[in-house]
Amino acid sequence: MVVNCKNSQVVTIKKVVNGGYGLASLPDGKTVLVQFGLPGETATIAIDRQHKQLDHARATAIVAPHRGRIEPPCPFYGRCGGCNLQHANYDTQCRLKHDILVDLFARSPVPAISSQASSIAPVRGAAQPFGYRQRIRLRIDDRGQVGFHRFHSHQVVPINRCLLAHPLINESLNRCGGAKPFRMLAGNSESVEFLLDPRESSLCLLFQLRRPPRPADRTAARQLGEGGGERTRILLVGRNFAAEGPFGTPEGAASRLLSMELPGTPPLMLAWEAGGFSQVNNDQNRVLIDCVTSLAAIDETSRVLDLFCGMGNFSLPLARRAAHVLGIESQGSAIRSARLNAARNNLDNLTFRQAAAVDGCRQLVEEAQSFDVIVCDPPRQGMPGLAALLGRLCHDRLIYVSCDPATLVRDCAELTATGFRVVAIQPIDMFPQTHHIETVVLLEKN
Ligand SMILES: C[S@@+](CC[C@H](N)C(=O)[O-])C[C@H]1O[C@@H](n2cnc3c(N)ncnc32)[C@H](O)[C@@H]1O
Repeated sequence: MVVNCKNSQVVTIKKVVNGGYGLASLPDGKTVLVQFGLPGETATIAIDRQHKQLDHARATAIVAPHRGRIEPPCPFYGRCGGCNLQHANYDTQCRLKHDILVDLFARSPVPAISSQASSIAPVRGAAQPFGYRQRIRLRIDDRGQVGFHRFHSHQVVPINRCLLAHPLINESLNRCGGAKPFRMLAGNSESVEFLLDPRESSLCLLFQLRRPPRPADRTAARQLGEGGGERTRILLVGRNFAAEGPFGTPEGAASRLLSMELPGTPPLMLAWEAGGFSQVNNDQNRVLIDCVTSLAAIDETSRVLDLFCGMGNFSLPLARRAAHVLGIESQGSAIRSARLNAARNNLDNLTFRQAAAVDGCRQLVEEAQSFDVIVCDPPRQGMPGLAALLGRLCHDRLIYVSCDPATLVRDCAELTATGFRVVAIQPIDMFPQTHHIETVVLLEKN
């Protein structure tokens, strides 16, 4: 249904699609993606951007609300582009993510994929839908204002706390944010990342400077670190100079490493370099690791390949049960951390190679290597062009960990064309209050 008023239109939201938008039709049949719309709602919308194929709009008033609609708890919600599902209660968010995934699989033109839509497991929700992020990256504008970008814009919406961030990050933002040395560094920076060290409960502030640091920057960094409480480290990084710091660190914390502990006997200690990749949600990361290790179903004879392995988040827990794990990763700092983690945890059945995934897999094919289990955890772009190589390298199970359902569906279709079949699909909510969907898919060789 669509009602045209003078400057606004009333539409009915058919469903929520990837990206968290409500999908509706305008009177001329054109599709409109409505921010903050929920399925079945009748909403007044304001069109923000018009394109050839579809328009983007905001819901400005809800005539008939969805029963899962709530008042968003964050005072910045709607202006700040940090999250986009706070207008739905958490149960509804998990259902929406499940429905989006089902819809994407069902619309695949490949029958082996579309037929799996009905078997997608319910989303494993988070016990803590707020306060879960162990790192946040805040943008800084020319006026030194610190916050997140507005949706589809580079305009900074200043914030003084983020409900998604761990309480220790908000405490630090509160304590340091107004301080003179922070404002001085912010004035020369594009962004500042607040990184929680989960094991030490300490904070690392990583300023991305616009130009190489000057003596005054170093002084400010030192003052900020020393004034930020006993456990605050400051790092200065940028495109055309070597990283400097940590500044202001107390004895014993003068390292660029952050670390976490994973359950086990004895527990695993995993470290990574500030600025390198780490999962943002520490609690749900444990759920993710459990899911991957149980789907891998490995034993002491298994040979495992962990592609896009980062600092060994999956490689080490898998190595505890396998004969051997090979990790491949393109980032040098992650490979350094992965090797350090293997050594610190006394695991000698792990090796790591620094390579782009395609090059690394080509080399393994040339070496005539094969693996019982392959775990792939690529970035959002997925892994186009890898399926044929994986088909040659894997002779039993492949576990695909995806943070983008659209590229996941595309890649699963490629994998089914090279001899795999989809066996299980398990979404895990790593990013409550946002549209992001993490999914673990088990594929087996035919
Ligand atoms: C989503 S992260 C996963 C990391 C790790 N599995 C974890 O759970 O912490 C993706 C990783 O892939 C790496 N990466 C990105 N592009 C790559 C490529 N073309 N080849 C190999 N690794 C790549 C990134 O550096 C990053 O560490």
